[in-house]
Amino acid sequence: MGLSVSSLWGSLTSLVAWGKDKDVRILMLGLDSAGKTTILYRLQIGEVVSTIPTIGFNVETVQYKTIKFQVWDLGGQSSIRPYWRCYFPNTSAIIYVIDSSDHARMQTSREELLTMLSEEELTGVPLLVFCNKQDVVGALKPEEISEQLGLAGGEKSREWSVRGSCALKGEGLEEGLDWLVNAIQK
Ligand SMILES: Nc1nc2c(ncn2[C@@H]2O[C@H](COP(=O)(O)OP(=O)(O)OP(=O)(O)O)[C@@H](O)[C@H]2O)c(=O)[nH]1
Ligand SMILES: [Mg+2]
Repeated sequence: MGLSVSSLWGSLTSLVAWGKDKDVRILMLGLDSAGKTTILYRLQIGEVVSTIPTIGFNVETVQYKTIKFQVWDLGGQSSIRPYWRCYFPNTSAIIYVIDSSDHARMQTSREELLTMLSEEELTGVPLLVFCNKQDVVGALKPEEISEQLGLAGGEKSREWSVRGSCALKGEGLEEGLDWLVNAIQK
């Protein structure tokens, strides 16, 4: 009896330890050229890297405060978007990146976002929208983009937040991650 209790205790403690070490899997999606890869490396190494369009994906471990994120940055070109769904299982949170200066493709970006959110595998998964490139003259403000996305009307089944960012200067990224950590822990 003593032995089985101690082995049970052993399994329980290793299970808890596993939970602590487990990476939090985050998907970063958005149209091509929105700034996803720039954000990924800004978060990981704190620098702006020179990027080329992502064909496929980049995946990196990002240590943020006490949490280790495994961030999957998927290419956003239209030919690659159908493959996003292959990465949906076991997602803890979604970061959706929008180029706030790309007025012409705002509706396309909205449609891709809503299509993604309707996927069953992502039900209830918290969503952080980065309205990136806030430094560009004429960029839409996060409040304007939020209104265009229309999440306030329909998204009741998940935590979501629409925020401004500038990956080049690193602005807004930490605040966004703070929000995301809270949302994941809820
Ligand atoms: N002005 C400005 N440019 C940015 C910002 N973030 C990224 N960029 C630029 O936007 C371009 C595209 O950035 P990427 O990070 O490669 O875009 P992506 O979303 O990964 O694109 P795909 O891999 O094709 O899906 C690059 O020239 C970046 O330097 C920003 O906040 N402001
Ligand atoms: Mg990229």
